[in-house]
Amino acid sequence: MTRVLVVHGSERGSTAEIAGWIGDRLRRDGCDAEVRAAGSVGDVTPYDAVVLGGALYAGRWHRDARRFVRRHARALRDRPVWLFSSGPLDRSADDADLPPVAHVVRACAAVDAREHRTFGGRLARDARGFIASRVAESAAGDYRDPERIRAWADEIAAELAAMSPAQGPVAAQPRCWNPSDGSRSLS
Ligand SMILES: Cc1cc2nc3c(=O)[nH]c(=O)nc-3n(C[C@H](O)[C@H](O)[C@H](O)COP(=O)(O)O)c2cc1C
Repeated sequence: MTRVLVVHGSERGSTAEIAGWIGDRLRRDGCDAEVRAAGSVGDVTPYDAVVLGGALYAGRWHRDARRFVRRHARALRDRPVWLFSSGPLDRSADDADLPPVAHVVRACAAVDAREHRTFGGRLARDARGFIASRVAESAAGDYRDPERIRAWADEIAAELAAMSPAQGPVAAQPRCWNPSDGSRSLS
């Protein structure tokens, strides 16, 4: 079964929850998905593919996501990688494909990412911290769209299934996809 690491840099938990939704959906789609905090991962080589997400703060990706890319860039280049950002505290991420911020563009290049998505964020009305509480006064809310996020996970699973017969480490374990009849394994 294709082993997928879903990893997140999250300050207040909402990006971690998005990673959990993606992991659940990938498992439903037949992958062996593991969800971890970026800072807790020492080695990505046991995984066939990686999905990495970071919360946006002041126009920057969460530091744990940035560090993860720096530490594992070489291994990440050797496997398919998808990146996401979560942040906008409005519906803008649902209305258009928001481009990655500048250093996420660099991260995309560093790991040769297959794709990047921006999803809406969440901020609690009672968010702690001087600046966060000020932001919350005008922008608190949950702007994540779970169905859009799960649909993206379906796309990732389909891409993994399609590449399984032919390429690299994923090719060695083409169990998301049954080459004889094209069906997807849900086990
Ligand atoms: C102080 C502060 C700064 C933020 N800056 C940005 C930003 O630059 N861009 C953005 O899209 N969202 C920004 N956000 C929204 C967060 O990215 C959003 O709340 C996100 O869901 C937080 O993820 P987390 O719960 O995983 O930490 C900011 C939020 C706070 C509190």
